[in-house]
Amino acid sequence: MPIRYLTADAVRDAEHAAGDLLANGTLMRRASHGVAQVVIDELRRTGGCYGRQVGIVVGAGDNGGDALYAGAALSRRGVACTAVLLAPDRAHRAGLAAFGRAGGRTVETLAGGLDVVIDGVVGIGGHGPLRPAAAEVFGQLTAPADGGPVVVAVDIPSGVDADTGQVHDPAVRATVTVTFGAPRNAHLLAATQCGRTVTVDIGIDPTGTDGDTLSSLTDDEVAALWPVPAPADDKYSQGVVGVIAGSARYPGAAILATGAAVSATSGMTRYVGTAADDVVSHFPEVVAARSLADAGRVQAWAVGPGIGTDDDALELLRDILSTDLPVLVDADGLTLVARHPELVDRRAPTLLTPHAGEFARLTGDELGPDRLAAVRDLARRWGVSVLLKGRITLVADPDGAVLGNDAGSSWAATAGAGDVLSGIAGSLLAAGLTPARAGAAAARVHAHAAELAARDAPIGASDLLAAVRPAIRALRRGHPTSATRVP
Ligand SMILES: NC(=O)C1=CN([C@@H]2O[C@H](COP(=O)(O)OP(=O)(O)OC[C@H]3O[C@@H](n4cnc5c(N)ncnc54)[C@H](OP(=O)(O)O)[C@@H]3O)[C@@H](O)[C@H]2O)[C@@H](O)CC1
Ligand SMILES: [K+]
Repeated sequence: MPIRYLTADAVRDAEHAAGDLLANGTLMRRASHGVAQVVIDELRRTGGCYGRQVGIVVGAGDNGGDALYAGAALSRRGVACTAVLLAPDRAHRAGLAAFGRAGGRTVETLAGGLDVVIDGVVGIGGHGPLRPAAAEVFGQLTAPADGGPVVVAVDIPSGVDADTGQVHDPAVRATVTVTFGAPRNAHLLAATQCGRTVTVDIGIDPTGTDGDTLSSLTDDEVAALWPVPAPADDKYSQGVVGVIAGSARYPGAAILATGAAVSATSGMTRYVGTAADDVVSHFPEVVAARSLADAGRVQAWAVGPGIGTDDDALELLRDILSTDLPVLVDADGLTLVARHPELVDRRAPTLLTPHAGEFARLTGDELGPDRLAAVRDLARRWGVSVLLKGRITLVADPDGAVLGNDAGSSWAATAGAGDVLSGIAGSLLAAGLTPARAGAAAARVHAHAAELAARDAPIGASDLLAAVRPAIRALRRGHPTSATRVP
């Protein structure tokens, strides 16, 4: 099953459904136990619990209650816990009493020398940035990388919007975020602000929620989706992709996109364009033609990188989009679509793959902080699938379903990386994957390839291209992380 991310409303619905069946406070007890366990694990990794120092920042709601009960559990393990109450009159009463009974102390401000700080300021009830009192407490902390305390956020790092992932300023930056039942949208959309996310089972059933979904594929799911030749397959039956990219003057995009298509799946890759000679000299297996009339049949097209935006490019794009084949449109192709949106008024699957700037060109508006709503809205209005590039890639279908992918690093932020993504996703479309799955699976392999190529040093798109096949291999063998990260 894909990992499903929930909005705050969906979380509350699931919590109410479970809460009706459970004794008062059961969910909070389970949640706080999960938080305490994560803190204990952090302390044990660095020498044990007894005598260690944990600071807790407590807001006015149940998020603070979770933190206080976690503090009580930690105090019983011999951890010295101090809590700053941001709103003393509104702090969770029973949680505060339990904290005090277990030996926890309330203080005006956090002392230095803490091992862990627990962020219990706000969770799914939060809105806007950290207010001044909380901002002051967190502003005084030394960053973990400089020897400061590990920051464990309860549910959501405070100051991060649970639904949109917008990181307000100021907001807590967590080392670990402990959430309950199912991850919230923010855990994907603001993954870097959340640090490692741990989801604790508290006995709620988040699968009953309906409406627009945000999900991500697991590595195992991407591996299982990846097209590989079956015993009866030949070079045609696996899906032939046609790449239209680059030019004789600028062959780079042609080589990168076509090379990525060759690496991503078996079967056949065709190329159409004036860079045909360059492409074939790099990849002799590509069947290249200079014009569409001379190209053979394909099952999907990937068109756009480096094709220019003149009338010839427009005519070519028009011809491609008037077919009934799946088409991926990228880069210059998107600039043309922005000028002529009617081109994508078609029945066959269409996948647009803009970065933020191209997205703004398509919509006429700058991309705001709510990337999820923006990509969903464009997909819905235009009736196409839209892959919005970035550290967190989002692929929206016209029905509102969105698949996301956290690249885990930003090594792929390099010129030409988008051309590689086009080639991979285009070949997956030709193999019969839906646009959303093709986009999300391509983004995952692209991200793993970037990490594999980089190994902590900068890379160019050629390095990324060379790592596509090893990344697919590692994914299919079930160890993408150990294969792609430096020990
Ligand atoms: N429901 C359940 O079954 C379970 C819930 N659980 C836990 O409860 C959490 C939700 O609790 P919640 O609903 O009490 O809201 P919560 O996030 O604590 O904060 C709301 C308060 O904060 C305030 N506030 C808002 N923005 C702010 C800001 N920027 N900076 C500062 N303050 C701000 C706002 O006050 P006001 O705006 O009125 O001043 C309001 O009073 C959830 O995330 C999970 O941790 C778990 O125990 C599992 C079971
Ligand atoms: K929090």
